[in-house]
Amino acid sequence: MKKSGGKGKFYDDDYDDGYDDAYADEEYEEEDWSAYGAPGEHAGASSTPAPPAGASHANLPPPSAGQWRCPLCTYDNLEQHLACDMCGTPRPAAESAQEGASSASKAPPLDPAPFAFDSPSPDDQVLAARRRGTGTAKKPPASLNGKPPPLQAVETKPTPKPYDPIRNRRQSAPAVELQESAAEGKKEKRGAEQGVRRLSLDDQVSDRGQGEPSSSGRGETSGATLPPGKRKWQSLPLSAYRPDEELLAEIRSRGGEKDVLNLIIVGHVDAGKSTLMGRVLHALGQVSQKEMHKNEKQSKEQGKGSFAYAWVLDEGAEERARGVTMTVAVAHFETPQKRIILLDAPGHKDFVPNMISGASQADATILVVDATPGGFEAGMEGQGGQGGQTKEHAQLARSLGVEQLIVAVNKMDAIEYDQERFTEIQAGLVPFLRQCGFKDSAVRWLPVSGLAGENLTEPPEAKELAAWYRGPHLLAAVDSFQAPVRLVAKPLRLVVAEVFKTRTLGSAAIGGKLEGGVLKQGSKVLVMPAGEVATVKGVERNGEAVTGAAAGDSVDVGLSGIEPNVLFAGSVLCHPDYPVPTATKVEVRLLTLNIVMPLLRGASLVLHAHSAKQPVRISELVSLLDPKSGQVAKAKPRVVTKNQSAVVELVAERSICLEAYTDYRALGRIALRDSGKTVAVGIVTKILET
Ligand SMILES: Nc1nc2c(ncn2[C@@H]2O[C@H](COP(=O)(O)OP(=O)(O)OP(=O)(O)O)[C@@H](O)[C@H]2O)c(=O)[nH]1
Repeated sequence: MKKSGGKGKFYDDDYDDGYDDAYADEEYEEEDWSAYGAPGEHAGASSTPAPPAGASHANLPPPSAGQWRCPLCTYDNLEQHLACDMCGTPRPAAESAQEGASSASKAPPLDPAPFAFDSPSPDDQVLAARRRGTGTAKKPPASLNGKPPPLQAVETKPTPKPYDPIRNRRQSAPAVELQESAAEGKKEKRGAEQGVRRLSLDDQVSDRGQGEPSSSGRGETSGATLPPGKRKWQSLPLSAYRPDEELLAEIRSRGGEKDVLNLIIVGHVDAGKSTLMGRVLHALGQVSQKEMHKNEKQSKEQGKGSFAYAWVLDEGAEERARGVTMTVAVAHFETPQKRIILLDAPGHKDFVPNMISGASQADATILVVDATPGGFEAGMEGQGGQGGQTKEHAQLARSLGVEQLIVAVNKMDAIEYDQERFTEIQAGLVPFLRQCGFKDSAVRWLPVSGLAGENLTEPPEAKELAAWYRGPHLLAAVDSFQAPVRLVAKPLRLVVAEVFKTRTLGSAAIGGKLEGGVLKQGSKVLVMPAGEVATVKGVERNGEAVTGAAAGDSVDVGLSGIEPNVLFAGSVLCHPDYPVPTATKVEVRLLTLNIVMPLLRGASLVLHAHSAKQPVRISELVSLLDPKSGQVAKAKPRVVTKNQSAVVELVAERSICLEAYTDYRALGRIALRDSGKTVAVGIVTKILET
């Protein structure tokens, strides 16, 4: 059966298909968590200027104790060092162990002294040093001709029939910022509290509908460029697009079919997300008794009996051993009026990039908060007051386009369904959700217990809860979510979330969500940024073959006429006459979060957009905006500090599939991260270079 697997593992242990399940690609190689040591293990390095050409962590000598400057990236700041493109990449366990010798205790304090910005800042100096050392920057393998690194197709086993909806697919986000945990202890000292004013960018863009003529720079004939030597794809004006009426009619004739809703479960680590949804799936009959017994037995054997329901979704061996969700699990269930595609996101801060990839596909969110004493507070404040993932996830979900929210106040059984605590949590979170841009009317509050199965698919049975709660149960609340308007009449955009092979779909199969247009068997599609045309060999929805799919659908697609190694998470399948821009330079409108270090021109960040992730540099600070009016408050600012609205230009190391927000919202929303923290969220206003 098709099954999620954590690290490079897609199927159940007891199903031997004989396939090799390892990723082969270096950049996207699945990581071994155990290879990363305790906080501070990266600390220490020799004072080295620019690193030698071809240097990498693999061939550098271990840093000597007591000194502090990475010889590879030249950062003297542990967080930046850990998060940079070169050093932030996974390293072999042996190397990590070697460096472990210079322990956290030897690292200098990370608290930066206040900086007056009257001379080149430490960031400026480091960036300048970095620029001098560009010869060592991580490059794509030579064999790729400068193309983005592909995700090697993963051997998988044939899709089972009939499809078991709970045989979830694990979405394989490109990389996980595991190194963040190593810096955790130090970050706490900064005392940086996550928080923003108002994160809704919708208010600041024009009221123009998506796809209406825009000054986005996507332009009437802007087209999309490809790596050197490749054909340049020109786009016809989006307004000229006429959908395939026959296919549209067929899709509309699905008639009685339920609306599809992509639903992501987010929240702070251990809030009980997997348990909650495992319990819902079990109650809906999506998990067999046999499997539940197996989970109960095995979780008890491992001393983790309380995780039996969570194991319905947390199927990877490492996830189970650690009791932590690491990747996004996908499951399906139905409510009376909806077909739900459930995305269970990891809560641990190390896996926020995976959460972003899932949230970018979501139409609605369940934010799970832990009602127990200290549990809710941890999700709000995080360790050392840096801000927990309750806040970060809510911010990200909203900034990635999610408008409808259920706040599931979980573990109510542990506090005897105390209404006062429920109200206290509500009062604590409402102001923040408003700041994020959630409208009160779009937020529902439910007291639940995943473990006890209270208020999930039936009205509460617990007397203490039934005594005061009058609202809907979780399933009814999910059923009442509005299905968003789908861009079926626009050119195709299918964002690739994962690449695999199956017997039915062949060796170049992808899973992803249609953000625009329609797709059918036999369609020619352009795969970007590879710039190669392929033919749709087959389409499967929920594991069943279908003739076509439309915007909003999450599907698996088999492609012919293309090598699987040009496909990767973040690729986009599009209409050959209307290619998605493959941008190398964009203008974005940002809202910074409660950052400690201001954003400077030249700063290196990691851009997340849909399922893509790409190192970028701020090439220009264009203007600061008045947060209320959106008008320019200051042109060419020197810095952008916390909680500011700004227009900046970003240059990407490699081309990335992006759209102006006004054209395709799902491809025009971004998050910027640095040192393992989200520093800004924003929208693409112009594609400047392709
Ligand atoms: N008392 C009580 N404990 C719960 C409840 N839900 C979950 N737990 C416990 O909380 C712990 C974490 O549960 P998970 O479901 O793995 O939490 P999670 O949010 O999915 O964790 P990550 O995905 O790793 O962030 C487990 O020990 C669960 O048994 C609940 O409703 N009541």
